[in-house]
Amino acid sequence: MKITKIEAGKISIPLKVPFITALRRVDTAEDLVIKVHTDDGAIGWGSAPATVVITGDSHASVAAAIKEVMAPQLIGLDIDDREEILARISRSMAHNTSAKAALDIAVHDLFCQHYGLPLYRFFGGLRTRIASDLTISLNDPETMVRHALAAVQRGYTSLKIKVGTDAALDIRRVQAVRHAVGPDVAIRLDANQGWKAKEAVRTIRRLEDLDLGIEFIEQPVAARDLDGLKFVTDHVATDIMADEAAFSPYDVFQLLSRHACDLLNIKLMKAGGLQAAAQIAALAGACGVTCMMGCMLESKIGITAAASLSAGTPVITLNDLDAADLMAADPVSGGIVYDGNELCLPDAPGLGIADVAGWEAW
Ligand SMILES: C[C@H](N)C(=O)N[C@@H](CCC(=O)O)C(=O)O
Ligand SMILES: [Mg+2]
Repeated sequence: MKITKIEAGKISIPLKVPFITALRRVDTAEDLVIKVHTDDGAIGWGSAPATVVITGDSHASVAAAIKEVMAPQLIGLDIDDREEILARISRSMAHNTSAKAALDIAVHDLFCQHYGLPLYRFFGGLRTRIASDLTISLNDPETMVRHALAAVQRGYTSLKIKVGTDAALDIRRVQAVRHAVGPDVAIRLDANQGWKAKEAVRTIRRLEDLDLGIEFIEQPVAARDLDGLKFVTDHVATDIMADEAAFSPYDVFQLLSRHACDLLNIKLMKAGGLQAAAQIAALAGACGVTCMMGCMLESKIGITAAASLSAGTPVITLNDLDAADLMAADPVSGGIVYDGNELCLPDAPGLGIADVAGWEAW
Protein backbone atom coordinates (compact mmCIF):
# COMPACT_ATOMS: atom_id res chain seq x y z
CA MET A 1 0.00 0.00 0.00
CA LYS A 2 2.29 2.71 -1.32
CA ILE A 3 1.63 6.45 -1.37
CA THR A 4 1.21 7.57 -5.00
CA LYS A 5 -0.23 11.10 -4.92
CA ILE A 6 -1.10 13.86 -2.42
CA GLU A 7 -3.72 16.46 -3.35
CA ALA A 8 -4.93 19.57 -1.51
CA GLY A 9 -8.32 21.24 -1.91
CA LYS A 10 -10.31 23.85 -0.03
CA ILE A 11 -13.84 23.79 1.35
CA SER A 12 -15.91 26.70 2.73
CA ILE A 13 -18.61 26.10 5.31
CA PRO A 14 -21.04 28.77 6.59
CA LEU A 15 -21.22 29.23 10.36
CA LYS A 16 -24.44 29.30 12.38
CA VAL A 17 -23.25 32.58 13.96
CA PRO A 18 -19.93 34.45 13.55
CA PHE A 19 -17.11 32.90 15.60
CA ILE A 20 -15.55 35.70 17.69
CA THR A 21 -12.65 35.42 20.13
CA ALA A 22 -10.19 37.91 21.65
CA LEU A 23 -7.92 37.03 18.71
CA ARG A 24 -10.15 36.95 15.64
CA ARG A 25 -13.57 36.96 13.97
CA VAL A 26 -14.60 34.35 11.39
CA ASP A 27 -17.81 34.50 9.33
CA THR A 28 -17.25 31.47 7.09
CA ALA A 29 -15.10 28.50 8.08
CA GLU A 30 -12.54 27.36 5.52
CA ASP A 31 -10.62 24.12 5.71
CA LEU A 32 -7.77 22.82 3.57
CA VAL A 33 -8.67 19.18 2.91
CA ILE A 34 -5.99 16.81 1.69
CA LYS A 35 -6.28 13.43 0.01
CA VAL A 36 -3.40 10.96 0.23
CA HIS A 37 -3.80 8.31 -2.51
CA THR A 38 -2.25 4.83 -2.46
CA ASP A 39 -1.54 2.33 -5.24
CA ASP A 40 -4.47 0.12 -4.19
CA GLY A 41 -6.99 2.94 -4.66
CA ALA A 42 -7.42 3.93 -0.99
CA ILE A 43 -7.72 7.60 0.02
CA GLY A 44 -6.56 8.92 3.38
CA TRP A 45 -8.26 12.17 4.44
CA GLY A 46 -6.61 14.97 6.39
CA SER A 47 -7.40 18.63 6.97
CA ALA A 48 -6.03 21.90 8.32
CA PRO A 49 -7.78 25.23 8.91
CA ALA A 50 -5.88 28.52 8.62
CA THR A 51 -5.29 30.02 12.07
CA VAL A 52 -2.66 32.63 11.26
CA VAL A 53 -3.05 34.39 14.61
CA ILE A 54 -2.40 31.17 16.57
CA THR A 55 -0.23 28.78 14.53
CA GLY A 56 0.99 31.28 11.92
CA ASP A 57 -0.36 28.90 9.24
CA SER A 58 -2.46 30.15 6.30
CA HIS A 59 -4.11 27.92 3.67
CA ALA A 60 -1.44 28.99 1.21
CA SER A 61 1.40 28.16 3.61
CA VAL A 62 -0.14 24.77 4.48
CA ALA A 63 -0.65 23.89 0.80
CA ALA A 64 2.90 24.98 -0.09
CA ALA A 65 4.46 23.09 2.82
CA ILE A 66 2.63 19.91 1.82
CA LYS A 67 3.11 20.18 -1.95
CA GLU A 68 6.63 21.56 -2.10
CA VAL A 69 8.33 20.10 0.97
CA MET A 70 6.50 17.16 2.55
CA ALA A 71 4.80 15.29 -0.33
CA PRO A 72 8.03 14.69 -2.31
CA GLN A 73 9.50 12.96 0.78
CA LEU A 74 6.49 10.64 1.13
CA ILE A 75 5.69 9.47 -2.41
CA GLY A 76 6.55 5.77 -2.81
CA LEU A 77 6.60 4.96 0.94
CA ASP A 78 4.57 1.99 2.18
CA ILE A 79 1.82 2.91 4.62
CA ASP A 80 2.96 -0.02 6.82
CA ASP A 81 6.14 1.99 7.50
CA ARG A 82 4.07 4.38 9.58
CA GLU A 83 6.85 5.44 11.95
CA GLU A 84 9.17 6.30 9.06
CA ILE A 85 6.43 8.33 7.31
CA LEU A 86 5.54 10.22 10.50
CA ALA A 87 9.23 10.87 11.26
CA ARG A 88 9.74 12.31 7.77
CA ILE A 89 6.70 14.59 8.18
CA SER A 90 7.91 15.78 11.57
CA ARG A 91 11.53 16.37 10.44
CA SER A 92 10.62 17.88 7.05
CA MET A 93 10.63 21.51 8.22
CA ALA A 94 10.42 23.66 11.34
CA HIS A 95 7.00 24.90 12.58
CA ASN A 96 4.18 24.37 9.99
CA THR A 97 2.27 22.28 12.54
CA SER A 98 -1.05 22.51 10.65
CA ALA A 99 0.44 21.02 7.46
CA LYS A 100 2.11 18.28 9.52
CA ALA A 101 -1.19 17.58 11.30
CA ALA A 102 -3.15 17.28 8.03
CA LEU A 103 -0.71 14.70 6.66
CA ASP A 104 -0.37 12.84 9.98
CA ILE A 105 -4.19 12.50 10.15
CA ALA A 106 -4.34 11.14 6.58
CA VAL A 107 -1.54 8.63 7.29
CA HIS A 108 -3.33 7.35 10.42
CA ASP A 109 -6.55 7.13 8.37
CA LEU A 110 -4.84 5.01 5.69
CA PHE A 111 -3.04 2.78 8.20
CA CYS A 112 -6.28 2.02 10.05
CA GLN A 113 -8.21 1.51 6.79
CA HIS A 114 -5.55 -1.02 5.78
CA TYR A 115 -6.09 -3.04 8.97
CA GLY A 116 -9.87 -2.52 9.11
CA LEU A 117 -9.56 -0.68 12.43
CA PRO A 118 -11.63 2.36 13.50
CA LEU A 119 -9.17 5.10 14.50
CA TYR A 120 -10.56 5.35 18.05
CA ARG A 121 -9.79 1.64 18.49
CA PHE A 122 -6.20 2.22 17.27
CA PHE A 123 -5.89 4.70 20.18
CA GLY A 124 -7.30 2.32 22.75
CA GLY A 125 -11.04 2.28 22.16
CA LEU A 126 -11.88 3.29 25.73
CA ARG A 127 -15.13 5.09 24.86
CA THR A 128 -17.50 5.15 21.88
CA ARG A 129 -19.10 8.49 22.81
CA ILE A 130 -17.49 11.57 24.32
CA ALA A 131 -19.12 14.74 25.68
CA SER A 132 -18.05 18.18 24.42
CA ASP A 133 -18.74 21.72 25.46
CA LEU A 134 -20.12 24.33 23.04
CA THR A 135 -18.36 27.66 22.55
CA ILE A 136 -20.20 30.94 23.07
CA SER A 137 -18.51 33.63 21.01
CA LEU A 138 -17.59 37.07 22.33
CA ASN A 139 -20.49 39.50 22.04
CA ASP A 140 -22.50 41.85 24.19
CA PRO A 141 -23.86 40.06 27.31
CA GLU A 142 -27.44 39.90 25.92
CA THR A 143 -26.34 38.13 22.71
CA MET A 144 -24.13 35.74 24.67
CA VAL A 145 -27.08 34.88 26.94
CA ARG A 146 -29.23 34.17 23.86
CA HIS A 147 -26.57 31.90 22.37
CA ALA A 148 -25.97 30.16 25.73
CA LEU A 149 -29.68 29.42 26.22
CA ALA A 150 -29.91 28.05 22.67
CA ALA A 151 -26.92 25.75 23.36
CA VAL A 152 -28.50 24.44 26.57
CA GLN A 153 -31.76 23.90 24.67
CA ARG A 154 -29.81 21.73 22.20
CA GLY A 155 -28.54 19.50 25.02
CA TYR A 156 -25.18 21.05 25.91
CA THR A 157 -24.40 20.84 29.63
CA SER A 158 -21.04 22.60 29.41
CA LEU A 159 -20.36 25.99 27.82
CA LYS A 160 -17.04 27.55 26.90
CA ILE A 161 -17.50 31.30 27.20
CA LYS A 162 -15.08 33.46 25.23
CA VAL A 163 -13.75 36.46 27.16
CA GLY A 164 -10.55 38.50 27.02
CA THR A 165 -11.39 41.88 25.51
CA ASP A 166 -12.28 44.08 28.46
CA ALA A 167 -12.03 42.65 31.99
CA ALA A 168 -14.99 44.60 33.45
CA LEU A 169 -17.23 43.68 30.52
CA ASP A 170 -15.96 40.08 30.67
CA ILE A 171 -17.23 39.82 34.26
CA ARG A 172 -20.64 41.14 33.19
CA ARG A 173 -20.71 38.64 30.30
CA VAL A 174 -20.03 35.69 32.62
CA GLN A 175 -22.46 36.93 35.28
CA ALA A 176 -25.22 37.30 32.68
CA VAL A 177 -24.68 33.82 31.24
CA ARG A 178 -24.48 32.16 34.67
CA HIS A 179 -27.65 33.95 35.79
CA ALA A 180 -29.48 32.80 32.61
CA VAL A 181 -28.40 29.13 32.50
CA GLY A 182 -28.57 28.43 36.24
CA PRO A 183 -26.19 26.48 38.47
CA ASP A 184 -26.31 23.08 36.71
CA VAL A 185 -24.56 24.04 33.49
CA ALA A 186 -20.74 23.87 33.63
CA ILE A 187 -19.05 27.10 32.57
CA ARG A 188 -15.41 27.31 31.48
CA LEU A 189 -13.80 30.49 30.12
CA ASP A 190 -11.30 31.12 27.34
CA ALA A 191 -9.51 34.48 27.34
CA ASN A 192 -7.40 33.65 24.26
CA GLN A 193 -4.40 35.61 25.66
CA GLY A 194 -6.52 38.74 26.20
CA TRP A 195 -5.44 39.76 29.71
CA LYS A 196 -2.18 40.88 31.36
CA ALA A 197 -1.05 38.68 34.27
CA LYS A 198 -2.04 41.03 37.14
CA GLU A 199 -5.28 41.99 35.39
CA ALA A 200 -6.05 38.27 35.01
CA VAL A 201 -5.50 37.64 38.72
CA ARG A 202 -7.75 40.58 39.67
CA THR A 203 -10.46 39.48 37.22
CA ILE A 204 -10.40 35.82 38.20
CA ARG A 205 -10.47 36.68 41.92
CA ARG A 206 -13.51 38.88 41.27
CA LEU A 207 -15.20 35.98 39.44
CA GLU A 208 -14.37 33.77 42.44
CA ASP A 209 -15.80 36.34 44.89
CA LEU A 210 -19.01 36.46 42.83
CA ASP A 211 -19.20 32.65 43.19
CA LEU A 212 -19.91 32.12 39.50
CA GLY A 213 -18.76 28.48 39.54
CA ILE A 214 -16.10 28.64 36.83
CA GLU A 215 -14.67 25.21 36.05
CA PHE A 216 -11.36 26.52 34.61
CA ILE A 217 -9.91 29.35 32.53
CA GLU A 218 -7.98 28.87 29.28
CA GLN A 219 -4.93 30.89 28.30
CA PRO A 220 -5.45 34.12 30.30
CA VAL A 221 -2.18 35.74 29.12
CA ALA A 222 0.02 35.99 26.03
CA ALA A 223 1.26 32.65 24.68
CA ARG A 224 4.94 33.56 25.13
CA ASP A 225 4.44 34.83 28.71
CA LEU A 226 5.16 31.64 30.65
CA ASP A 227 6.13 33.58 33.78
CA GLY A 228 2.81 35.45 33.55
CA LEU A 229 0.91 32.18 33.13
CA LYS A 230 2.64 30.74 36.20
CA PHE A 231 1.94 33.95 38.15
CA VAL A 232 -1.77 33.61 37.40
CA THR A 233 -1.80 29.87 38.19
CA ASP A 234 -0.06 30.53 41.52
CA HIS A 235 -2.34 33.39 42.58
CA VAL A 236 -5.89 32.17 41.92
CA ALA A 237 -7.94 29.24 43.20
CA THR A 238 -9.55 28.50 39.79
CA ASP A 239 -7.71 25.99 37.58
CA ILE A 240 -5.74 27.54 34.71
CA MET A 241 -5.40 25.73 31.37
CA ALA A 242 -2.56 26.37 28.91
CA ASP A 243 -3.69 26.55 25.28
CA GLU A 244 -1.68 28.81 22.93
CA ALA A 245 1.35 28.34 25.24
CA ALA A 246 1.28 24.57 24.64
CA PHE A 247 2.11 23.46 21.10
CA SER A 248 4.72 20.69 21.17
CA PRO A 249 5.59 17.96 23.70
CA TYR A 250 8.66 20.08 24.55
CA ASP A 251 6.47 23.16 25.30
CA VAL A 252 4.40 20.96 27.57
CA PHE A 253 7.50 19.65 29.34
CA GLN A 254 8.52 23.30 30.00
CA LEU A 255 5.05 24.18 31.32
CA LEU A 256 4.73 21.12 33.53
CA SER A 257 8.23 21.29 34.96
CA ARG A 258 7.57 24.91 36.04
CA HIS A 259 4.05 24.11 37.31
CA ALA A 260 2.92 27.00 35.10
CA CYS A 261 -0.62 25.64 34.54
CA ASP A 262 -3.08 23.18 36.08
CA LEU A 263 -4.55 21.76 32.86
CA LEU A 264 -3.59 21.41 29.18
CA ASN A 265 -5.52 21.97 25.96
CA ILE A 266 -4.15 19.57 23.31
CA LYS A 267 -4.89 20.38 19.66
CA LEU A 268 -3.75 18.46 16.59
CA MET A 269 -3.06 21.71 14.72
CA LYS A 270 -0.68 22.93 17.45
CA ALA A 271 1.03 19.60 18.12
CA GLY A 272 1.52 18.71 14.44
CA GLY A 273 -0.81 15.71 14.43
CA LEU A 274 -2.04 12.69 16.33
CA GLN A 275 1.34 11.19 17.16
CA ALA A 276 2.70 14.32 18.87
CA ALA A 277 -0.68 14.91 20.54
CA ALA A 278 -0.55 11.37 21.97
CA GLN A 279 2.98 12.10 23.25
CA ILE A 280 1.68 15.22 25.02
CA ALA A 281 -1.11 13.20 26.61
CA ALA A 282 1.42 10.59 27.80
CA LEU A 283 3.64 13.32 29.29
CA ALA A 284 0.66 14.90 31.05
CA GLY A 285 -0.52 11.50 32.27
CA ALA A 286 2.91 10.79 33.76
CA CYS A 287 2.71 14.13 35.62
CA GLY A 288 -0.90 13.60 36.74
CA VAL A 289 -2.16 16.59 34.73
CA THR A 290 -5.63 16.37 33.18
CA CYS A 291 -6.03 17.31 29.51
CA MET A 292 -8.73 18.69 27.27
CA MET A 293 -8.88 17.73 23.59
CA GLY A 294 -9.44 20.99 21.76
CA CYS A 295 -9.79 22.07 18.16
CA MET A 296 -9.51 25.03 15.83
CA LEU A 297 -12.44 26.15 13.71
CA GLU A 298 -12.13 23.05 11.52
CA SER A 299 -14.34 20.59 9.68
CA LYS A 300 -15.42 17.12 10.81
CA ILE A 301 -12.25 15.52 9.41
CA GLY A 302 -9.98 17.05 12.06
CA ILE A 303 -12.71 16.73 14.69
CA THR A 304 -13.07 12.99 14.02
CA ALA A 305 -9.31 12.51 14.32
CA ALA A 306 -9.15 14.48 17.59
CA ALA A 307 -12.22 12.71 19.01
CA SER A 308 -10.67 9.32 18.18
CA LEU A 309 -7.55 10.14 20.20
CA SER A 310 -9.61 11.56 23.05
CA ALA A 311 -11.92 8.53 23.16
CA GLY A 312 -8.97 6.18 23.71
CA THR A 313 -6.89 8.25 26.12
CA PRO A 314 -7.73 8.15 29.87
CA VAL A 315 -5.94 11.42 30.77
CA ILE A 316 -8.12 13.35 28.28
CA THR A 317 -11.30 13.78 30.29
CA LEU A 318 -12.44 17.11 28.84
CA ASN A 319 -13.38 17.96 25.26
CA ASP A 320 -13.85 21.15 23.29
CA LEU A 321 -14.63 19.51 19.96
CA ASP A 322 -17.55 21.65 18.92
CA ALA A 323 -16.16 23.26 15.73
CA ALA A 324 -18.14 21.22 13.21
CA ASP A 325 -21.28 21.78 15.30
CA LEU A 326 -20.75 25.56 15.03
CA MET A 327 -21.18 25.19 11.26
CA ALA A 328 -24.48 25.50 9.41
CA ALA A 329 -23.64 22.74 6.91
CA ASP A 330 -21.65 19.51 6.91
CA PRO A 331 -19.94 18.66 3.62
CA VAL A 332 -18.15 15.64 5.15
CA SER A 333 -19.91 12.26 4.71
CA GLY A 334 -18.98 9.91 7.55
CA GLY A 335 -16.86 10.57 10.63
CA ILE A 336 -18.26 11.46 14.03
CA VAL A 337 -21.95 12.21 14.57
CA TYR A 338 -23.05 14.96 16.98
CA ASP A 339 -25.86 13.79 19.27
CA GLY A 340 -26.84 16.55 21.71
CA ASN A 341 -23.67 17.31 23.67
CA GLU A 342 -21.98 14.05 22.63
CA LEU A 343 -19.84 12.94 19.70
CA CYS A 344 -20.41 9.33 18.56
CA LEU A 345 -17.28 7.68 17.15
CA PRO A 346 -17.62 5.94 13.78
CA ASP A 347 -17.15 2.17 13.64
CA ALA A 348 -15.91 2.20 10.04
CA PRO A 349 -12.16 1.69 9.43
CA GLY A 350 -9.91 4.74 9.86
CA LEU A 351 -11.76 8.03 10.15
CA GLY A 352 -14.77 6.48 8.42
CA ILE A 353 -14.96 9.33 5.92
CA ALA A 354 -16.53 8.50 2.56
CA ASP A 355 -16.39 11.82 0.72
CA VAL A 356 -16.24 15.60 1.07
CA ALA A 357 -18.74 17.63 -0.96
CA GLY A 358 -17.46 20.76 -2.67
CA TRP A 359 -13.81 19.63 -2.55
CA GLU A 360 -11.88 21.27 -5.37
CA ALA A 361 -8.17 20.91 -6.00
CA TRP A 362 -6.41 24.07 -4.80
C1 LIG B 1 -13.50 26.01 18.21
C2 LIG B 1 -13.02 25.80 19.61
N1 LIG B 1 -14.11 25.69 20.52
C3 LIG B 1 -12.10 26.92 20.04
O1 LIG B 1 -12.53 27.85 20.69
N2 LIG B 1 -10.81 26.80 19.66
C4 LIG B 1 -9.79 27.75 19.87
C5 LIG B 1 -9.77 28.89 18.94
C6 LIG B 1 -9.75 28.39 17.52
C7 LIG B 1 -9.73 29.34 16.38
O2 LIG B 1 -9.55 30.54 16.54
O3 LIG B 1 -9.90 28.77 15.28
C8 LIG B 1 -9.38 27.99 21.27
O4 LIG B 1 -8.78 29.00 21.57
O5 LIG B 1 -9.58 27.13 22.13
MG1 LIG C 1 -8.39 28.26 23.74
